[in-house]
Amino acid sequence: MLNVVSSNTTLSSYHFTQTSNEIPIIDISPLINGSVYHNQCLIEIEKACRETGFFAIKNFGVDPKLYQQLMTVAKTFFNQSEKFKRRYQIGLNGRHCGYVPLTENGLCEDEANKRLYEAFDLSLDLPASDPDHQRGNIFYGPVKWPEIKNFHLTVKQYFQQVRNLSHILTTAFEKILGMPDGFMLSKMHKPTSQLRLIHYLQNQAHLDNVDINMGAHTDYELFTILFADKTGLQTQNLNGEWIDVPVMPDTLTINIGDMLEVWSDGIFKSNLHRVINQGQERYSFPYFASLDYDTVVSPFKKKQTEKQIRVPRSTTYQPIKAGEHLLQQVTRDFAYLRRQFVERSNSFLLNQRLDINPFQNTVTQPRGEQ
Ligand SMILES: O=C(O)CCC(=O)C(=O)O
Ligand SMILES: [Fe+2]
Repeated sequence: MLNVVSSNTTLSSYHFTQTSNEIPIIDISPLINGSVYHNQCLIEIEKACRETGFFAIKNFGVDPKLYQQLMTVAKTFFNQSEKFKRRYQIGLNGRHCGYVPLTENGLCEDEANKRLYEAFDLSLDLPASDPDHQRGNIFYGPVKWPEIKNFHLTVKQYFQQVRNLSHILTTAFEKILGMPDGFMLSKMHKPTSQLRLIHYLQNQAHLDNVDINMGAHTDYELFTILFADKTGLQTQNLNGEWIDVPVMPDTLTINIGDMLEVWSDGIFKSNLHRVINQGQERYSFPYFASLDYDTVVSPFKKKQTEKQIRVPRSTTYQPIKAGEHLLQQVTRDFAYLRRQFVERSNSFLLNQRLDINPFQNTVTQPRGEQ
């Protein structure tokens, strides 16, 4: 169990969690400035990870101006013609990066024929000589940046800052799980982390509509750092009921992904979430903090000294390669990747194990195109 802040420490200036519909708002400045409230902050994060797997953070150290700038370049890009956007279509040049068109409708039950979003997906921008790119690994290689003023500069800056933030959170998760310092960070040198710029289109649906726009799914990586400009995202509470994830000024949403659920042996919850269609135009920018492709993830056993709040959904997690799990999930989500498998056009893809899914007992649904 974590050490609690010693009794002679005053907590009067620490901003304790506010509860908002079971998703706490946690001031993480103690993690950034190393203050005496550090342990209290870890306790709050641990509780949220064991319950819904979702929490909001404030005072997280990313330049607030960047969100406005990101919004401006994203809007400018999505306002371009379909012809322009398709010049950057995902899958070109052997990279899982680029424009995900609106017309790629989902097949899954709760999303089929209802999907009203387009996206621009990107990950680490590496030279064409990168050996993993040369081998055909779609998560590595050059990004084809849209010719939109300030797009490259702004997105690159945000990617860097949100990546730094992901390292701070990773260190916190290591401490909570009793791992040696740097245990997970040392497996994040060349991560398959992705940033998505998602644009949900304005449409006729009403604000009280409960139709699904993005189908229910878990995230496939370690954890996700999400900025959204409007509500619409929902997750499940401890009773399995859908609850709204609030959008509040100057906060970001964090949710646990599949790899952190495995590493924590099911103590942390990679929870289902979905986006409902409320008719409003909406932008969201999730950053999926991930690991190096070949990282093998298996439960890190820490002596449990307290009763678990939530019963893990599976008591045995088989070791899983982080990159293969991600590849398996995005292959289910993206039609162009499934076509590549059928056409056998990429030998790298053919050599990956795509048959094992420790999450088969969950209702994971595609989050991309179909
Ligand atoms: O748009 C959102 O709020 C969430 C998006 C999401 O869950 C995802 O892309 O995995
Ligand atoms: Fe998600």
